Amino acid sequence: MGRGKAALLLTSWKIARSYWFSEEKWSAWGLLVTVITLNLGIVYMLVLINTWQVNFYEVIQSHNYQGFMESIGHYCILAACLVVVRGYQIYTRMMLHIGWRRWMTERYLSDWLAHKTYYLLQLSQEHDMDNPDQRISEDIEMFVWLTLRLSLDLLQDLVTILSFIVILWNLSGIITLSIAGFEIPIQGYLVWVAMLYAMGGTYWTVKTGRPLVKLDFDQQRFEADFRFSLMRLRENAESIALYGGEKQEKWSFHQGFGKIVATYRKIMKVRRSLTWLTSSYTQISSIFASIAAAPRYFTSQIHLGQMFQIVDAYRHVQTGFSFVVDSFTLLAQWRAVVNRLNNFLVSMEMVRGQLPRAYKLNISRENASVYSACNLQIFLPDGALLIKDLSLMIRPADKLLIMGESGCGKSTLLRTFAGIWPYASGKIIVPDKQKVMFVPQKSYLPYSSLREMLVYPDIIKEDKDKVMRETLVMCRLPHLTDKLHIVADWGHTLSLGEQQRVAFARVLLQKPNWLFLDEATSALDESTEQAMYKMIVSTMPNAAIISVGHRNTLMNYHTEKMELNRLGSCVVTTIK
Ligand SMILES: Nc1ncnc2c1ncn2[C@@H]1O[C@H](COP(=O)(O)OP(=O)(O)OP(=O)(O)O)[C@@H](O)[C@H]1O
Repeated sequence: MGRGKAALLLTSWKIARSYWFSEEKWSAWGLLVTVITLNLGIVYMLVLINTWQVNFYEVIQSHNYQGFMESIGHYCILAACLVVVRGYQIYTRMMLHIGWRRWMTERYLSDWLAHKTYYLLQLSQEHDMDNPDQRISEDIEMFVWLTLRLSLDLLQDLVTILSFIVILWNLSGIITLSIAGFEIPIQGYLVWVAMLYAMGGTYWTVKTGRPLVKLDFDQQRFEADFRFSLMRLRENAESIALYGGEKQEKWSFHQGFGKIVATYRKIMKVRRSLTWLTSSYTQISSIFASIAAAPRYFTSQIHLGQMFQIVDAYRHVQTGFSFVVDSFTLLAQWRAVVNRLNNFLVSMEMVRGQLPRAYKLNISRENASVYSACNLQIFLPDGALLIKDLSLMIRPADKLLIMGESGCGKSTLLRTFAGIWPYASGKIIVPDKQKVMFVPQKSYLPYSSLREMLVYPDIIKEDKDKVMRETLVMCRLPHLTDKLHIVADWGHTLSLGEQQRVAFARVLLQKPNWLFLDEATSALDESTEQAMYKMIVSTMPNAAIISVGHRNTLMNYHTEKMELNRLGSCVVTTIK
């Protein structure tokens, strides 16, 4: 085995191993053994049916009505058993499939969400994954399906081929070939002929169908790109409509779909040749087996029943072979899926493990009364220094305004305070058991009911509708009070100013001790901005408020101002 193949097997084992040694290992192994047993049971039933044919044709040939009826009865029992076993086989196999997929999906999801990995992956250009969502929804499904297909089905096919080869060997006897006066005895000639025929067919099928591997792969990629471009139109519908970008969008859809059509045309041609080949092969095989068995039949060494037995055995050997051949094309897909999943796992491990360690930012929750930062150095992902040596102490009820020109790092400073910006070093102490809340310029509004959205990221545990209505009125959103139970895509329906007021309603409902606002009033008029600030100060007098913003009016609601500059340093002054 080449090093590449060994590495592939090792990687796939790395991906699969965790499930087979997980807390669900007993049910997983139990199901696996059941499926293998049922698979072997199916092969056994097929062999029994194959052997049954001998007697069946014999009784027909000898006009034995009684024997004929008994043989039919015998067949009914065998067929019924085969049907039942096949049903249970598919059922248990699907059970194994969904159990494995569920476990892997839950594991990948938790890994992706743990320690804000989803965010770190997006930040890190080096480890940016193209579509983590696709890894979790499609690749895991493909991995499980292909692994089962390439192990369980392959095992069944190989056992089938082997069993029918044994039958053919026993029916072959010894035939003698006369070549140039030499008599050459050949044992098991039916096996050799079947193998040659199956291998010849296989060779031509593989040769003809080989281009399909790359074409199918390309087609999947083009389909995904096309889907993605459609999704982007939906997500940016308003912007595109305002720019009137339909022509450009249509052109790019046309390009994307054009690739799908072109690849499909190539696939059509290969499929046509492949169908010509495989259907000729199938047609020939039904008489080929009879021709191969003819020398023994016409010399009366075997009778009619055995002749049919040989034809049936040939069919199984050929079908088995064609499945084995199919597996080679599936292997390419499997390799791609294994690599993508491994890449995802490795990227998650790298961004989680390496980045924070390299930058050594120490964030601790301590029994302290102040929120403080000590010797904070903040960098960009490329290593450039953004903010240098910042030390800051925020006391309860402080009102601090952070200002500075666009791009100087104000939002990044808040991200660092929140502990989500990994490119930083220094120490941040967060007072223990106190609620900290960060409100960005555009808050996340999940697709949910308004009441669920208002308590996000908490989950509604009690009926707070009355308080929620009052809060909405306080936040100048009276028109939403009767929509608490309506489920909608609020991020698309509410105006930016309304979304910012909803964020304030969240603040009032959740009452944090430390509130960080990043341009959270940028879309509000001055009077509404004033109302929002006054309201939070009056309802949460002990809360510290740290705001980032550009407007001078914000100075009215803060007592201290921190001015960041492009050189990465800052000055704190008192606002009079
Ligand atoms: N994920 C990122 N990858 C690379 N650079 C980034 C990333 N996020 C921010 N930056 C860069 O960091 C710098 C500071 O950005 P930041 O958003 O903190 O600025 P800001 O002061 O809040 O700006 P504004 O006032 O315009 O909101 C910018 O030059 C920005 O391009």
